[in-house]
Amino acid sequence: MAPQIAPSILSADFAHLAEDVERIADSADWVHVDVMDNHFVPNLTLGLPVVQALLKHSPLPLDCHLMIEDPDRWAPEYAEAGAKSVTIHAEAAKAPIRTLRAIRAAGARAGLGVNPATPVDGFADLLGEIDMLLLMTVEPGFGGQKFLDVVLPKVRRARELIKGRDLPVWLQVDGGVSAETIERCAEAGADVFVAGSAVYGADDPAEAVRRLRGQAEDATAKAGW
Ligand SMILES: O=C(CO)[C@@H](O)[C@H](O)COP(=O)(O)O
Repeated sequence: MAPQIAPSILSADFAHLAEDVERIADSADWVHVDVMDNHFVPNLTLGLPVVQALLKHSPLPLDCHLMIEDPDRWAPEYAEAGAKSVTIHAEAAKAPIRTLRAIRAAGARAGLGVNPATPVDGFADLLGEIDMLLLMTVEPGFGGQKFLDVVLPKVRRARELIKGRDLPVWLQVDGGVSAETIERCAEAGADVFVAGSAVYGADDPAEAVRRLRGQAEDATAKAGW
């Protein structure tokens, strides 16, 4: 799949979310929405009411990343509200298969997220249940952190697992993705790139997205995935 860019609105202006989404509407593929509950991660951001409000204004589909303690309870509601992709964390879900199926049944793509220290091999049997695997490349909770190179072998391993089973599962990297790191992620096999500070910290967010996409395309072509 051609690389896709999903700017994270965690680095946008929360008082002007609709305008900040509009700024990347012509260059990005998704709007990545970080839902944090101050339990699964030590930060509190936004929830379903804000997502419902944003859905009315966003020209791009919403990619909701639930960093919450009880995704089984909430994930289907995000899908039913109209989010086109909903990711739950493997470390938090108590009934991941039921929840992933409920997300799909509500018409959204189902994502499974894993933290930097969580191995992916244990989830190989779940690949048929998901549309996207999200690999955190920082410890979840905050934007603007330094990319963890230590996760790159896992990105490659995940791509090999997906390729080996010939499944149409997207591989998303999230955290510290920037002009300095995106090529390494693409070379390792990632094809969906979340970038917060690298997009919204730039003077021209749309141009930042275009540059990231160009870098990812070149690196993907070189790697031959
Ligand atoms: O989920 C998270 C953080 O937990 C990410 O989506 C960050 O919001 C990405 O921000 P940058 O690392 O790109 O600044």
